[in-house]
Amino acid sequence: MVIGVTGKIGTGKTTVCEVLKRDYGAHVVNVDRIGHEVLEEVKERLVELFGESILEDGKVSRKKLGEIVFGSEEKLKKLEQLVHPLMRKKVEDIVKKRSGLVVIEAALLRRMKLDALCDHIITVVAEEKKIIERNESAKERLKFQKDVIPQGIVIPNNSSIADLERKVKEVMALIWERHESQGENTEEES
Ligand SMILES: CC(C)(COP(=O)(O)OP(=O)(O)OC[C@H]1O[C@@H](n2cnc3c(N)ncnc32)[C@H](O)[C@@H]1O)[C@@H](O)C(=O)NCCC(=O)NCCS
Ligand SMILES: Nc1ncnc2c1ncn2[C@@H]1O[C@H](COP(=O)(O)OP(=O)(O)OP(=O)(O)O)[C@@H](O)[C@H]1O
Repeated sequence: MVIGVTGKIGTGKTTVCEVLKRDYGAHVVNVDRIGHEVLEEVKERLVELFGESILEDGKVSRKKLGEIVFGSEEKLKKLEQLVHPLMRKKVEDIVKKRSGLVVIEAALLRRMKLDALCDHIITVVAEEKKIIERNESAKERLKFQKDVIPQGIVIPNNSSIADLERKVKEVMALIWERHESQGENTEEES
Protein backbone atom coordinates (compact mmCIF):
# COMPACT_ATOMS: atom_id res chain seq x y z
CA MET A 1 0.00 0.00 0.00
CA VAL A 2 1.27 3.47 -0.88
CA ILE A 3 0.30 6.48 1.23
CA GLY A 4 1.16 10.03 0.19
CA VAL A 5 1.80 12.52 2.99
CA THR A 6 1.54 16.08 1.77
CA GLY A 7 0.96 19.61 3.07
CA LYS A 8 2.61 23.01 3.03
CA ILE A 9 6.06 23.60 4.48
CA GLY A 10 6.33 23.13 8.23
CA THR A 11 2.87 21.66 8.76
CA GLY A 12 4.20 18.47 10.38
CA LYS A 13 4.68 15.99 7.51
CA THR A 14 8.01 14.65 8.80
CA THR A 15 6.57 14.23 12.29
CA VAL A 16 3.65 12.23 10.85
CA CYS A 17 6.03 10.12 8.76
CA GLU A 18 8.19 9.37 11.81
CA VAL A 19 5.09 7.92 13.52
CA LEU A 20 4.25 5.89 10.40
CA LYS A 21 7.79 4.51 10.38
CA ARG A 22 7.98 3.83 14.14
CA ASP A 23 4.49 2.41 14.72
CA TYR A 24 3.54 0.95 11.33
CA GLY A 25 6.93 -0.07 9.90
CA ALA A 26 6.52 2.21 6.89
CA HIS A 27 9.32 2.80 4.41
CA VAL A 28 9.34 6.57 4.00
CA VAL A 29 10.44 8.13 0.70
CA ASN A 30 11.50 11.68 1.46
CA VAL A 31 11.09 13.52 -1.84
CA ASP A 32 13.09 16.56 -0.66
CA ARG A 33 16.07 14.25 -0.13
CA ILE A 34 15.64 12.74 -3.60
CA GLY A 35 15.71 16.27 -4.96
CA HIS A 36 19.01 16.89 -3.20
CA GLU A 37 20.55 13.81 -4.90
CA VAL A 38 19.33 14.97 -8.31
CA LEU A 39 20.91 18.44 -7.95
CA GLU A 40 24.43 16.96 -8.10
CA GLU A 41 23.48 14.84 -11.11
CA VAL A 42 22.40 17.93 -13.11
CA LYS A 43 25.07 20.28 -11.76
CA GLU A 44 26.39 21.36 -15.19
CA ARG A 45 22.94 22.25 -16.49
CA LEU A 46 22.23 24.16 -13.26
CA VAL A 47 25.38 26.23 -13.76
CA GLU A 48 24.26 26.98 -17.35
CA LEU A 49 20.87 28.11 -16.07
CA PHE A 50 21.79 29.97 -12.88
CA GLY A 51 25.53 30.72 -13.10
CA GLU A 52 28.70 29.67 -11.24
CA SER A 53 27.55 31.51 -8.11
CA ILE A 54 25.41 28.50 -7.12
CA LEU A 55 28.58 26.48 -6.48
CA GLU A 56 30.45 26.22 -3.20
CA ASP A 57 33.61 24.09 -3.08
CA GLY A 58 32.56 22.64 -6.47
CA LYS A 59 29.21 21.44 -5.16
CA VAL A 60 25.72 22.85 -5.67
CA SER A 61 24.90 25.05 -2.68
CA ARG A 62 21.21 24.56 -1.90
CA LYS A 63 21.29 27.74 0.13
CA LYS A 64 22.52 29.82 -2.83
CA LEU A 65 20.24 28.12 -5.34
CA GLY A 66 17.31 28.59 -2.95
CA GLU A 67 18.03 32.31 -2.68
CA ILE A 68 17.85 32.58 -6.49
CA VAL A 69 14.76 30.45 -7.20
CA PHE A 70 12.65 31.55 -4.23
CA GLY A 71 13.07 35.10 -5.51
CA SER A 72 11.51 34.44 -8.91
CA GLU A 73 8.61 32.25 -9.97
CA GLU A 74 10.11 31.99 -13.46
CA LYS A 75 13.45 30.68 -12.16
CA LEU A 76 11.76 28.23 -9.82
CA LYS A 77 9.80 26.90 -12.80
CA LYS A 78 13.04 26.42 -14.75
CA LEU A 79 14.53 24.44 -11.87
CA GLU A 80 11.40 22.32 -11.53
CA GLN A 81 11.31 21.57 -15.28
CA LEU A 82 14.83 20.23 -14.97
CA VAL A 83 14.63 18.24 -11.74
CA HIS A 84 11.01 17.11 -11.30
CA PRO A 85 10.98 14.48 -14.10
CA LEU A 86 14.20 12.93 -12.74
CA MET A 87 12.89 13.03 -9.17
CA ARG A 88 9.59 11.48 -10.23
CA LYS A 89 11.42 8.60 -11.98
CA LYS A 90 13.44 7.85 -8.82
CA VAL A 91 10.32 7.80 -6.66
CA GLU A 92 8.51 5.54 -9.15
CA ASP A 93 11.45 3.10 -9.16
CA ILE A 94 11.48 2.89 -5.34
CA VAL A 95 7.71 2.38 -5.17
CA LYS A 96 7.88 -0.39 -7.81
CA LYS A 97 10.61 -2.25 -5.93
CA ARG A 98 9.13 -1.98 -2.42
CA SER A 99 6.38 -4.05 -0.87
CA GLY A 100 4.60 -3.43 2.45
CA LEU A 101 3.71 0.06 3.54
CA VAL A 102 5.43 2.77 1.50
CA VAL A 103 4.95 6.45 2.36
CA ILE A 104 5.77 9.23 -0.09
CA GLU A 105 6.45 12.46 1.83
CA ALA A 106 6.20 15.48 -0.46
CA ALA A 107 4.89 19.02 -0.14
CA LEU A 108 4.53 19.02 -3.93
CA LEU A 109 2.86 15.59 -4.21
CA ARG A 110 0.22 16.91 -6.62
CA ARG A 111 2.42 19.38 -8.57
CA MET A 112 4.86 16.53 -9.24
CA LYS A 113 2.00 14.15 -10.13
CA LEU A 114 3.15 11.75 -7.43
CA ASP A 115 -0.42 11.56 -6.15
CA ALA A 116 -1.09 9.17 -9.02
CA LEU A 117 1.18 6.60 -7.32
CA CYS A 118 -0.77 6.68 -4.03
CA ASP A 119 -3.60 4.46 -2.80
CA HIS A 120 -4.40 6.96 -0.02
CA ILE A 121 -3.38 10.55 0.66
CA ILE A 122 -3.00 12.36 3.98
CA THR A 123 -2.69 16.16 4.00
CA VAL A 124 -1.28 17.75 7.14
CA VAL A 125 -2.53 21.30 7.66
CA ALA A 126 -1.66 23.94 10.24
CA GLU A 127 -2.52 27.58 10.78
CA GLU A 128 -0.03 29.86 9.04
CA LYS A 129 0.87 31.54 12.34
CA LYS A 130 1.73 28.12 13.85
CA ILE A 131 3.89 27.23 10.85
CA ILE A 132 5.81 30.49 11.14
CA GLU A 133 6.06 30.17 14.92
CA ARG A 134 7.71 26.75 14.42
CA ASN A 135 9.96 27.93 11.58
CA GLU A 136 10.30 31.63 10.73
CA SER A 137 11.94 30.97 7.36
CA ALA A 138 8.88 29.04 6.11
CA LYS A 139 7.19 32.39 5.41
CA GLU A 140 8.97 32.99 2.11
CA ARG A 141 8.37 29.49 0.72
CA LEU A 142 4.67 29.52 1.58
CA LYS A 143 4.26 32.12 -1.19
CA PHE A 144 5.28 29.44 -3.70
CA GLN A 145 2.88 26.81 -2.35
CA LYS A 146 -0.52 28.30 -3.13
CA ASP A 147 -1.37 25.14 -5.08
CA VAL A 148 -0.68 22.92 -2.05
CA ILE A 149 -4.27 22.39 -0.98
CA PRO A 150 -5.85 19.51 0.98
CA GLN A 151 -6.19 16.18 -0.74
CA GLY A 152 -7.54 12.97 0.78
CA ILE A 153 -7.72 12.74 4.56
CA VAL A 154 -6.86 15.98 6.37
CA ILE A 155 -4.96 16.03 9.68
CA PRO A 156 -4.97 19.41 11.43
CA ASN A 157 -1.80 19.97 13.45
CA ASN A 158 -2.34 23.08 15.57
CA SER A 159 -2.08 21.47 18.96
CA SER A 160 0.49 19.20 20.68
CA ILE A 161 2.62 16.43 19.16
CA ALA A 162 0.75 13.93 21.37
CA ASP A 163 -2.50 15.10 19.79
CA LEU A 164 -0.96 14.73 16.32
CA GLU A 165 0.11 11.15 17.11
CA ARG A 166 -3.42 10.33 18.28
CA LYS A 167 -4.86 11.66 15.02
CA VAL A 168 -2.38 9.62 12.98
CA LYS A 169 -3.60 6.45 14.73
CA GLU A 170 -7.25 7.29 13.98
CA VAL A 171 -6.46 8.06 10.36
CA MET A 172 -4.50 4.82 9.94
CA ALA A 173 -7.44 2.83 11.32
CA LEU A 174 -9.66 4.53 8.73
CA ILE A 175 -7.18 3.89 5.93
CA TRP A 176 -6.89 0.16 6.80
CA GLU A 177 -10.67 -0.09 6.87
CA ARG A 178 -10.97 1.58 3.45
CA HIS A 179 -8.10 -0.45 2.06
CA GLU A 180 -9.61 -3.74 3.16
CA SER A 181 -13.03 -2.88 1.78
CA GLN A 182 -11.42 -1.77 -1.52
CA GLY A 183 -9.64 -5.15 -1.64
CA GLU A 184 -12.92 -6.96 -1.02
CA ASN A 185 -14.62 -4.96 -3.80
CA THR A 186 -11.82 -5.80 -6.23
CA GLU A 187 -12.11 -9.49 -5.38
CA GLU A 188 -15.87 -9.34 -5.92
CA GLU A 189 -15.39 -7.72 -9.31
CA SER A 190 -12.86 -10.24 -10.58
C1 LIG B 1 15.68 25.16 -4.08
C2 LIG B 1 16.37 24.08 -3.28
C3 LIG B 1 17.75 23.81 -3.84
C4 LIG B 1 16.49 24.56 -1.81
O1 LIG B 1 17.02 23.52 -1.01
P1 LIG B 1 16.75 23.46 0.58
O2 LIG B 1 17.68 22.45 1.16
O3 LIG B 1 16.79 24.85 1.11
O4 LIG B 1 15.24 22.97 0.73
P2 LIG B 1 14.62 21.49 0.62
O5 LIG B 1 14.92 20.92 -0.74
O6 LIG B 1 15.04 20.68 1.79
O7 LIG B 1 13.05 21.80 0.66
C5 LIG B 1 12.44 22.21 1.88
C6 LIG B 1 11.01 22.62 1.61
O8 LIG B 1 10.98 23.75 0.72
C7 LIG B 1 9.80 23.70 -0.05
N1 LIG B 1 10.13 23.63 -1.50
C8 LIG B 1 11.18 23.04 -2.10
N2 LIG B 1 11.09 23.15 -3.44
C9 LIG B 1 9.94 23.84 -3.68
C10 LIG B 1 9.30 24.27 -4.86
N3 LIG B 1 9.80 23.99 -6.08
N4 LIG B 1 8.13 24.95 -4.74
C11 LIG B 1 7.60 25.23 -3.53
N5 LIG B 1 8.17 24.85 -2.38
C12 LIG B 1 9.32 24.16 -2.45
C13 LIG B 1 9.08 22.39 0.36
O9 LIG B 1 8.15 22.67 1.36
C14 LIG B 1 10.19 21.56 0.92
O10 LIG B 1 9.74 20.58 1.83
C15 LIG B 1 15.53 22.76 -3.29
O11 LIG B 1 14.36 22.93 -2.54
C16 LIG B 1 15.12 22.30 -4.70
O12 LIG B 1 15.96 21.82 -5.44
N6 LIG B 1 13.81 22.43 -5.04
C17 LIG B 1 13.32 21.93 -6.32
C18 LIG B 1 12.92 20.49 -6.17
C19 LIG B 1 11.61 20.38 -5.44
O13 LIG B 1 10.57 20.78 -5.96
N7 LIG B 1 11.63 19.84 -4.22
C20 LIG B 1 10.48 19.71 -3.38
C21 LIG B 1 9.90 18.35 -3.49
S1 LIG B 1 8.51 18.12 -2.44
N1 LIG C 1 2.14 19.77 17.09
C1 LIG C 1 3.34 20.30 17.15
N2 LIG C 1 3.72 21.06 18.20
C2 LIG C 1 4.93 21.62 18.28
N3 LIG C 1 5.89 21.51 17.34
C3 LIG C 1 5.59 20.78 16.26
C4 LIG C 1 4.31 20.13 16.10
N4 LIG C 1 4.31 19.46 14.92
C5 LIG C 1 5.52 19.67 14.36
N5 LIG C 1 6.29 20.45 15.16
C6 LIG C 1 7.66 20.96 14.90
O1 LIG C 1 7.55 21.87 13.81
C7 LIG C 1 8.64 21.72 12.92
C8 LIG C 1 8.11 21.34 11.52
O2 LIG C 1 7.56 20.04 11.60
P1 LIG C 1 7.90 18.93 10.49
O3 LIG C 1 9.36 18.94 10.19
O4 LIG C 1 7.28 17.64 10.92
O5 LIG C 1 7.08 19.58 9.30
P2 LIG C 1 7.25 19.35 7.73
O6 LIG C 1 5.89 19.57 7.15
O7 LIG C 1 7.87 18.02 7.48
O8 LIG C 1 8.24 20.51 7.37
P3 LIG C 1 9.12 20.73 6.05
O9 LIG C 1 8.15 21.06 4.98
O10 LIG C 1 9.99 21.86 6.42
O11 LIG C 1 9.86 19.45 5.79
C9 LIG C 1 9.54 20.65 13.53
O12 LIG C 1 10.53 21.30 14.28
C10 LIG C 1 8.60 19.85 14.42
O13 LIG C 1 9.25 19.23 15.50
